[in-house]
Order: sequence, then structure tokens, then C-alpha cells
Amino acid sequence: MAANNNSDPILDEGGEGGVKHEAVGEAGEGKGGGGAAATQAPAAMLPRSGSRPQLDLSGAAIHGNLEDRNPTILLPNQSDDISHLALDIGGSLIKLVYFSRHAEHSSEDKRKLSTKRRLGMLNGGRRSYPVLGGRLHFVKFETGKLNECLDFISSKQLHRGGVDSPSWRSGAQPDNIVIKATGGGAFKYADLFKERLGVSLEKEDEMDCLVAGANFLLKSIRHEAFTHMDGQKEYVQIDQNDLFPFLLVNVGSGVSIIKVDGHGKFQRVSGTNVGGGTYWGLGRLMTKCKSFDELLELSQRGDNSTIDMLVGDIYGGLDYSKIGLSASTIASSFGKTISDDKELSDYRPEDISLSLLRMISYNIGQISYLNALRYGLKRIFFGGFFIRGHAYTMDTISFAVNFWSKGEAKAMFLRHEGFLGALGAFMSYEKHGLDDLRIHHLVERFPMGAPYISWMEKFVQKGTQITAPVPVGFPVTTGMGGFERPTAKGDILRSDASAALNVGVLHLVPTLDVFPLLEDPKMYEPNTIDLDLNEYKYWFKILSDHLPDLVDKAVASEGGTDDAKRRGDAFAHAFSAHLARLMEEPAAYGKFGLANLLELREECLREFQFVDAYVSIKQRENEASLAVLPDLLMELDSMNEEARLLALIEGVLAANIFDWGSRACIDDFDMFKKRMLADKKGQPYKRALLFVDNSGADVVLGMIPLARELLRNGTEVVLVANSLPALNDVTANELPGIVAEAAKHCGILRKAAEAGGLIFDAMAGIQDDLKDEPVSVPLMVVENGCGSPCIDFRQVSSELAAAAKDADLLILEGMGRSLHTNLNARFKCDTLKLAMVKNQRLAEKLFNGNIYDCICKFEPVHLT
Ligand SMILES: Nc1ncnc2c1ncn2[C@@H]1O[C@H](COP(=O)(O)OP(=O)(O)OP(=O)(O)O)[C@@H](O)[C@H]1O
Ligand SMILES: CC(C)(CO)[C@@H](O)C(=O)NCCC(=O)O
Ligand SMILES: [Mn+2]
Repeated sequence: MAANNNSDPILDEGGEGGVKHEAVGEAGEGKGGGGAAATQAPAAMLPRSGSRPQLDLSGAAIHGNLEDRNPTILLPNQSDDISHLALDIGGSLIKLVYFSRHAEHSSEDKRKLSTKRRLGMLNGGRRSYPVLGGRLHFVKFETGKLNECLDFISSKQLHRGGVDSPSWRSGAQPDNIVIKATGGGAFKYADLFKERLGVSLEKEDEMDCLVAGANFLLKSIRHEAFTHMDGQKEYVQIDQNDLFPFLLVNVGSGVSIIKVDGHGKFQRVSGTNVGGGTYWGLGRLMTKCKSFDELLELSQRGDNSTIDMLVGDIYGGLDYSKIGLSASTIASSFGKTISDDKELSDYRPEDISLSLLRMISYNIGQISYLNALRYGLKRIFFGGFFIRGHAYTMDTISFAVNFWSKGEAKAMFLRHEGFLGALGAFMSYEKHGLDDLRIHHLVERFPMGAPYISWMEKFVQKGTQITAPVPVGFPVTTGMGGFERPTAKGDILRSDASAALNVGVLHLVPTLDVFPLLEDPKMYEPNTIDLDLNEYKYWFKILSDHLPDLVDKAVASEGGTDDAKRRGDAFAHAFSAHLARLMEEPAAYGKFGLANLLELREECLREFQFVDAYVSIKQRENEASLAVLPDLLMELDSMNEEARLLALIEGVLAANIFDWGSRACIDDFDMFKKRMLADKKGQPYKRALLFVDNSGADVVLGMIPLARELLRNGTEVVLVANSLPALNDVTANELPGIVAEAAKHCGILRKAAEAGGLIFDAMAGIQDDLKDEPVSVPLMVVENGCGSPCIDFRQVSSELAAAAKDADLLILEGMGRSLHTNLNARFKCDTLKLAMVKNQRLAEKLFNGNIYDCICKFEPVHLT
């Protein structure tokens, strides 16, 4: 049977004895090397990206001061088209949202075109999606340092993309660039923008923008809103049909309180002048702090009871329980400072900062509650940069809302807290074509700001600062309206650079779709197991242990040059920083599952320009497997149909099913066989989608022979492969080459591949044994839209979505796609999930089984 000794390097358990399963059967011997090169050169084959545009880095240079934390890098030759910049210029901070669109490198190859034609995706040349892909970036500056902001805009030429006219491309200065702007500064600084950048600010109403921004986030971003109570962050999935009404409280310098009833339907019902500016302003005066973060950091080491007058101070240490006040409740903020014969300098800055923070947060919580009560609203979303993702601030506000409303109203926070206005201004562009954005079009990534060129070493140094975990003190509440002071001592606040990791770059990928065969997209959850802290610890160790090996492979894949080594170092730092961040706060990047974690690693490799770390390994495996394919096919053809089907499934699992008694934890093979053999009675599957995994034996000796069997029965086969490299997974770009090689040994494959547009030229020099073959059903290859070893069926390529329309059989192979994700996923058609459980812990957890157990899970749709 198929010799399958290539294994998934991460999804397999580390440790546990190297190569996981040995060659089964005899056909796998000998015939090493010398085989035809099945795969094409990877670099040349990667002109496009399912999720990220490739940058043209030639001629890149640092612009501005090298000492800056985020120096601007100019990429003069990259074709990204920056367009649509929007600003929110507030009393304290300037927020920028800009969209970089990448020109389609539309060198669609013949395979793609023919697949699209076949799948009915080429309707008169009209694009089936509204806009080009690109990325949405979020940046902020202090309003007092407006010049830095202007420099940033000008160095990145952000203001020039807003024009559709090509005049500026030829170098001519456009005379009328208009940029959307909101916030008071849109009025105050309009002249300065005209003077410095030659642009006019088109003013958008601040409240309109706040509401539009909040509605956009709640509608389009997964895991945007969360509650924060007693130090626990919990993401809230908002039901689109049950979003309105809600109260929006934007805590900027001042506070605006808005009742939102729908899109563009709202009323500013209240506000308070005691807000973020008050905290920062008073705090600066009283503590001599130089920055907002420094002030916030001080509060974490404060004890407000030296400053605030508590109920117990007034009642001789007793609660005033009759009206529900505990002794530790603040009776009067700063009240103690009146009776003391003390100067400001006699108080600790830490205590002052905490008293101020509590006074203001509590007050905002209370006013918000009163307004929610006034309009009968249960949900209050808090935005604005005063929140700053700070656990204690959020807990204080949540406590106030919960306490006063007796649990009736809920405080929720937003990951993009400070960018509501800027996003709203951005959304107000009429022609950006983004109005129709859907949740599945957006993929959030968390880049480390990869330094592309000369300052890699600096990044490695700086990366260490980001890596250092920063504990956040969780407050303990006492009930009855009192708070304890924060328990953590000596903590520092996460620096702005890494705090930026709360908010990623939003990648707009208009070609993504929800997989149409999902039984219930709303209820679908790709991850099989929740990543709780224990799971995190486990994966943290596996991923950390595997990191040096991965770096070696990645560096080797780029020729082992000095540059590749430096990038390898930087990648290791960046990925470790991500892991450290997640260990400290598993919910930092939204609700994160294993699929996201594995994808993060692949993205991180890509960020450091590692195109395909496993390229040569994949090539070697493919060549070796192709060399033994003819023998395998011959052996299969000598079997009767039943035995062949078993051997084929066995080949996919690379396990010996003959002794399944002890090895299979889920064994629906007989059920599948019954259905397959029924094909003979004239009801073959119409179209099967085969999701391939790994390279080499898994593909060549596993899935391709299975595909051949289906083709033989008259079933159309679509091989579904990754859009981008991930581990040793074959990509949709590589697969046609492999199929073409395999087809040299088999008439069925060859006819089907020709029918499916995978082979174009009548291949000369191949023995022509096709004369007697009937006209074949097609064999096609489509990309899945992912660059990950797992798959999230809420976001697949439009190609795959189109191919799914006529499919009545899905075959998911491998741990990533059928175990770690999708084990419990239900589809609208028959589904076969095949995997060997190469992880002891998972086997125990999921099936009470053992490592190397197999699952062959058949879920016929008529039974459900
Ligand atoms: N790095 C920072 N520098 C200054 N203030 C900060 C910083 N980070 C958070 N803040 C807090 O955020 C507040 C500003 O929030 P935000 O940007 O939402 O308001 P704004 O738009 O500037 O003000 P407004 O809407 O009232 O005009 C500051 O007053 C301060 O409390
Ligand atoms: C004046 C704005 C709207 C400027 O963003 C904001 O700072 C604010 O809502 N201040 C509170 C003003 C009040 O309602 O008392
Ligand atoms: Mn504002």
C-alpha cells in the first residue's frame, strides 16, 4: 500500500518519536529520486495572494528618523494604490484610517480561467465582486503634534490616493484633493491642511461618523465587542437582527452619549464635560506625568484610600448597609484632601492618578446608566481612547453600570474603541465601494510592522521589548458599590507599540465567500476545541519547541543568505512576541482558536518575506511519491471494487485498516462503501470536492488515486488546495503540475485533467492508451482562499464557493481540516472526514482514543 511517511510537521505531536507512521505494504520501496519535477518554481508561481498582497520592496528606504518607533518606509515601486484616507481630529488625538488597495496582478493563468469558465464564473467579463482587495490601516497621533501627522501623510502620500483622476500619477500636482475629516479639528485645521498638503478637508459631522463607525464595526468585524468584568474579557457575538437600539458612549476628551436606533438613525441624548481630557489634564497638572500612558501606569500602583473619603471614613469603619453602601465605597472622591493639612506634594502621584481614574470612570458609568434607564436601553457600548483597552478602566465602568442597573444593563467595549469617528468618516466616501462589505470579506491580521530592509536588527532588539509580557492588574470588587484598589503592584502598562496589537490591519478580500454548503453558517464554529489557558500552554510549548526548526527551514528555503538569516531571527522574535502576548491575554486578538493561531504563524512568516518555507521538502516528497505511483495504480487495478475502495481509503489515511478493530475510533467505512457501490446502480455522485492535505504521499498516493476512482465512476472531481503555502501543504498553484505528472501514468487522470483544463497541450511522447476510454468527466483544481493548515468555511475563495454549488460529496482529509477544525461541522451534502490522529492528547480528548487512531467519519445528508 502507499508508503506515506510525510507528516504534518506541527499538527502531529512533537516529541513522540520522529516519523509517525511507517510505510505500509510493499509498493513504496525503491525508485527514489530521478522522477520528473512535478512542482513548479514557487516564487514564480506566487504572483497573487489569497489574503495578502505582495509588496514590491525594491528601492525601499526609511523615510524620516531612524530612531522613530514606527519609521515610515517608502516603497516607491510597489504597486499598492493608497486610496481613501479619512481623519478624525479630536481635542486630544488625531485618528487616521486609510485603505491601501493593491492592483490586481491579474495574470490569471489558463487553469484559473478554464476553471472559472467551467464554474460559470465568467459572466460577460463582469467582475463578480464589487471592489479590489486591500488593507485598512489604523494610526493615531496626538493633536498637539499635528506636524507629525502631516509628515506621515505626506511621506506615505496618503492624501493623493483620494483622487480618481490619473493626473497625479504622472507627477502633476492635483489641484483639488478632498479628504474626509471629522472632529473639531476638521474645522480648526482646515487651512493648515490646505497650506501644508494642498488638500481640502471635507467635513463630516462628528456624531454621524461615530454612529456610522460603531455600526460598521458591529456589523462587519467578528469579535469586535466584548464585556469586561472582574478582569475577564468576553467577546459578545452581536446578532445583526437584534442590534438596535443601543446607547453609544464615546469617551474622548469630552463624552458624547448617543442613542442609536438604526443606520443613520440616532440622537445625541447627553454628554459630559468630565471625560478623558479631564483625567489626562488634571492628572498631568497634579502628577507632572509626561504622557497619558505614564499616568495610567501610575494608577496601577496607586491606593486611592489615601485621597478619597470612603464611607468607612465617615461611619467609623462601618458599612452603611441600610442604603447599600459598604465601608470601602467611595463616599467622596478626593474628599480626604480637604481635612488634611497637606500639600499636593505630600500625596503620592500613584494615589492621585488612581483616585482620578476612579472618579471619572465611575462617573461616566453612572451617567451612562442613567441615560440607558431614561430610554429603556439594555446595551451600552463604550468607545473613545480614554478606554485605551485598560482593564481597570473597563472594569470600573462595567461595575458602575452593573451596580446601578442591578444587572439589567450591560457595558460593552469595542476593540477599535478610538477609531469610530475616523471609520465613520471613511465610510462616508461615496465611491469607495465598501458599503457592501460583509463580514466574510474582512480578514484581520496582526503584523508586527515588519521592518523590510535595513533595520532588521533594530527590530530584533525592539521586538524584545514587545515580547516582554506585561501583566495587567485585575481589580477585586467588594460588592455594594465599593471597589478595591488594583491588586497588581509594579506593573507597567503595555507600550503603545504593542497595544496596537489589539487592533490588526483589516484585509479586505472581496473574493471571499461563505461556503454555500455549510448547513448553518450562523452556528458554524470552525475550531473543534476552545483554546482555554491550558490548551494555550500546550500549543505554546509545541509551537515554541518547533520554532528553531521552522526558522532553519525558512532560512534554507530562501537560500540561507545573510539576509534570510536576519529575517529568520526577526520572524522568530515576532512570532514569540505574538505567543507571549496571547499567553498573557488569550483574548487579545479577538476570540482565537487553534486555526487562528496556526494561521498567525503562517502570516508572520509571510510578513518577513518567507514565501514558502517547505518548498524543497514538498518537492522532494512529491517526486518520491510520483515515482511509485504507477506501481500503486497497477496494484489497485488488479483488485476487485470493494477491496480497491478499502485500499484507497487506507491510502489516504496511510494506515492499515485491516486491523481497524483497535485502531479506528470512528469507522463509517462500511456506510461509505455502501453508498459508493450504489454508484454502480446508476447513482454516482455528481461532483466531489476533495480537500487535500500535505504534499507527497498524502496527495499523490492518497487523494489522487481516490480522485481517479471517483472519476472512473463518473463523478466530477474538484481538488481543493491552499491558496497560499502553509507548512507542507500543496498549493493550488502547485497541484496542476503534480496532476499532470500523475496523468502521464494514467489515462483516466489524463482525460479528466484535459477535460478540466489542467492539461492543455496534447502531451507528446506519452503512450496513447486513451483510445478506448470513454469521454471523461473533468478533474479540476480550485484554491480554497486560505493560507493555513486549517480551514474556516466562513471565508473561502469565490472559486471554491462556485465549485460547491453542484457538489454532492465533500471529502476532508487531514488533521487540520477535519479534526482541529470542522470535526463537528455539518454540511448540506454527504461528507467524508478522514484523518489519522497524530496527537495523543487530542485522541484522548476527542475520542478517548490513542495516537495513530484513524477517523473515517461519513455523514450522509439524508440521515440528518
Ligand atoms: N497617547 C495618548 N495621548 C493622549 N491621550 C490619550 C492617549 N491615549 C489615550 N488617551 C486618552 O484618550 C482621550 C482622547 O480620546 P479620543 O481620541 O477618543 O478623543 P478626542 O477625539 O481627541 O476628543 P473629542 O472627541 O472630545 O474631541 C484623551 O483625553 C486621553 O484621556
Ligand atoms: C465637544 C465634543 C463633541 C467634541 O468631540 C466632545 O468633546 C463632547 O461631547 N464633550 C462633552 C460636552 C457636553 O455634552 O457636555
Ligand atoms: Mn473625538
